Amino acid sequence: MSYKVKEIFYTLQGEGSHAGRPAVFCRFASCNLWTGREKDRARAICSFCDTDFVGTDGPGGGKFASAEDLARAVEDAWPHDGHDQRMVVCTGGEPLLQLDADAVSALHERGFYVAVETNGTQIPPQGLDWLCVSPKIGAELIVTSGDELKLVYPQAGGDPAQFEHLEFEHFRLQPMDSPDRQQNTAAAVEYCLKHPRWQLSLQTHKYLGIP
Ligand SMILES: C[S@@+](CC[C@H](N)C(=O)[O-])C[C@H]1O[C@@H](n2cnc3c(N)ncnc32)[C@H](O)[C@@H]1O
Ligand SMILES: Nc1nc2[nH]cc(C(=O)O)c2c(=O)[nH]1
Ligand code: SF4
Ligand SMILES: [Mg+2]
Repeated sequence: MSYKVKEIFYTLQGEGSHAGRPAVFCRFASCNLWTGREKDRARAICSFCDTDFVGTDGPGGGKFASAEDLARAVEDAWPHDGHDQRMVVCTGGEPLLQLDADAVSALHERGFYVAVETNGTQIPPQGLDWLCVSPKIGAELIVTSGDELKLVYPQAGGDPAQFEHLEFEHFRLQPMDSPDRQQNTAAAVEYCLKHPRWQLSLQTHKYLGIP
């Protein structure tokens, strides 16, 4: 298996339960819910995406011919000696179009805790340490269990209650970033206060001005 990766970079996990934890981000190219081209955004299944995942031209990006090569590139982005606290967040684009058990094993061999951010439409490989599923209204959700369900809020037709029966440890609402971010954040805060099963996930990296 070869892998197409937009970018690989080291920063703090900005979102969800691991917010604040240093991690290498491996952003896989391509998504099944949007081409990534602005001209297609309005008719995409997922039309609010905040990410450029097209191509392999970002910092540390490229085409990796094997799981070993990919894991080596991730390791090169971890700026410390030793295996302590190593974490990689596999995201995209949709990482589960490409991330397979070989890649997870190769990352484990280098001491990484392997987290994934997925839209929940693809079967995850074995062996993941952390699975964060972010459902998209209009796309079939086939991943119905995991560590964290992180719903971008609000989404038309996306009542959080419809996800509460699923098998996740953590349920989080993440305000949709858009020109309405402030109102969306206020609405998410209000929802969490009324429904304490749900906790707020802020995109803290955007407030901090880091990648
Ligand atoms: C860019 S996506 C990549 C991973 C995967 N395709 C997914 O959708 O989960 C990473 C995270 O950003 C969230 N996200 C994307 N656009 C957003 C926006 N405009 N506001 C808030 N969160 C957003 C996604 O829901 C997901 O949790
Ligand atoms: N700092 C930081 N944290 C993140 N958590 C999830 C991200 C993503 O794009 O998947 C992301 C991201 O792009 N940057
Ligand atoms: S599913 Fe994820 S990567 Fe794909 S368009 Fe939506 S937010 Fe972006
Ligand atoms: Mg992001």
